[in-house]
Amino acid sequence: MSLREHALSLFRSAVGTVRPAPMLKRALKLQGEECPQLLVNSRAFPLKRDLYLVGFGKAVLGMAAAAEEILGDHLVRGIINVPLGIQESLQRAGMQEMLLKPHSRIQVIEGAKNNLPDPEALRGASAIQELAEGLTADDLLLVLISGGGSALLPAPIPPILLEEKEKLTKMLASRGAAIQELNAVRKILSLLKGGGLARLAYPAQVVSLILSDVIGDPLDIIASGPTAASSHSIQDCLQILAKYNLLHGLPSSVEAVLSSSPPKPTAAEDYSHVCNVIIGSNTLALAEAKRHAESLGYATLILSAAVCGDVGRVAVLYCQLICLLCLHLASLGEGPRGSEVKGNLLQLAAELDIPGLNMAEFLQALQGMEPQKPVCILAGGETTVQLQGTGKGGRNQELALRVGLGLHRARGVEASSLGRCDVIFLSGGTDGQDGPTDAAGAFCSPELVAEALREGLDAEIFLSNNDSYAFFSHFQRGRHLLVTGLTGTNVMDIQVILIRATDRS
Ligand SMILES: Nc1ncnc2c1ncn2[C@@H]1O[C@H](COP(=O)(O)OP(=O)(O)OP(=O)(O)O)[C@@H](O)[C@H]1O
Ligand SMILES: O=C(O)[C@H](O)CO
Repeated sequence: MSLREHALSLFRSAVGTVRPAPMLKRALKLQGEECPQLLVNSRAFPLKRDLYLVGFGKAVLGMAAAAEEILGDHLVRGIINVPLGIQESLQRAGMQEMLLKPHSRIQVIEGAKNNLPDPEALRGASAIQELAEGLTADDLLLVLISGGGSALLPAPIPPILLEEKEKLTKMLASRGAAIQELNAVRKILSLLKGGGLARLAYPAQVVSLILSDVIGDPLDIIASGPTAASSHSIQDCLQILAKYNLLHGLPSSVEAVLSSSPPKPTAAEDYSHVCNVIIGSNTLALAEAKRHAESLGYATLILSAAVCGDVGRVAVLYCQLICLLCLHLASLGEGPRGSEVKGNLLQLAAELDIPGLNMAEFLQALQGMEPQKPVCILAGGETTVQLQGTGKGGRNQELALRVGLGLHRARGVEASSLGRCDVIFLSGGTDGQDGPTDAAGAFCSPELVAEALREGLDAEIFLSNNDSYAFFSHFQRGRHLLVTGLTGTNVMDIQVILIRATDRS
């Protein structure tokens, strides 16, 4: 198998492990006939009670189908809110296993066109609210949550209107608010977000199974934490609105809610009837890819599952890392050039401030790797692209092209090391869709940009117009695009770097 085939296989194994069916089967089990119990990550919940299910998010249809299969007749009733058109898309893609069976006890409501709350999503949220409010101490509510859940569970606190809340969220997003900031505001203005759903379901036992699409897997931010204690106060919300210059000119309904909200969020003790479990995440996906890479014979390290920041700076980080790995394989890592590159990496890591990444420790681990083995570095997260052009692309294709360009430029300086290695870099969105394109991401190598130039394609020109998809589609007829189709899951993006020494020395 070529490096490229290996990279593709690693990406597929990472995504495969966080697909709804395997994920649910790992997390949720039924045990016992006489006194049945629901086992959630080994915690037991007796099923003397009636079992209900609600869910909201882009991956929830497949999660619900898998859950219903496990729960069988124990499930009394369910309601899920999923993106508009998802049933038809999955049907067309031949992904029957992600659809509910014809006589399912789970009602499906589709809404939130273009990932924005709309009257359909509001209708679904009201149905979920009604179900939760009607539960008793004898009931158990299973909640399925995935990314996109915020738009699919809109329940503005009266007198705020849906349009008013949508406009505010849109303005925050267009002014560059991060998902943590956006959802901190959403929580304060919503009945169901920020733990609201769990509070309404009390005294029923609530068990939430969560697929994380946020860096660091924060329970109270993913889908705006409808079953988690919120760590945000009204003061945080006001500060965020002030930061984005939105404090003045708020609709009077929003002002009314802000001024009547309790200053502090509900205390964590009030969620003792809730069990929140992350069942899928970028970290889990990377761990599976690592196992697979090791079985293929690679010395493997995970850089981080929280790589974030400007796509251009992240590309520089990956280029420097690849250069260092090539120096290592050429036994030049401890020389003056190696020290220089390590210094650059430490500086870049400090600048990007990637949560939880200790670059010094990572470099130490890298130094300890056997130089005879091919190397695999895995990473994940979500970069930011500041759109400047009018082209078509996505974060992953832009990142791959930028890494390709960086390696092309480095080839002159690093000929003695880069020239002696085969290198492949892959970046892909785990949902199978990178931006508004039909690709999940792209591959690149140090040779890519020079080869494209020979075909008359200048990567720099495409990048200046954020046109990475056009570049990859034209170059060698799309050979370097990563095309997987919709995967039915989403744990952000994944990067794979594979390097092995060649015999060209
Ligand atoms: N032409 C482009 N070039 C590069 N990136 C782009 C381009 N157009 C859109 N994007 C990026 O694509 C992202 C939106 O695409 P996408 O729907 O894959 O991500 P998302 O909104 O984070 O959803 P999800 O989390 O489900 O993947 C935005 O981050 C945006 O900056
Ligand atoms: O729904 C949301 O809020 C985002 O996808 C983050 O989870």
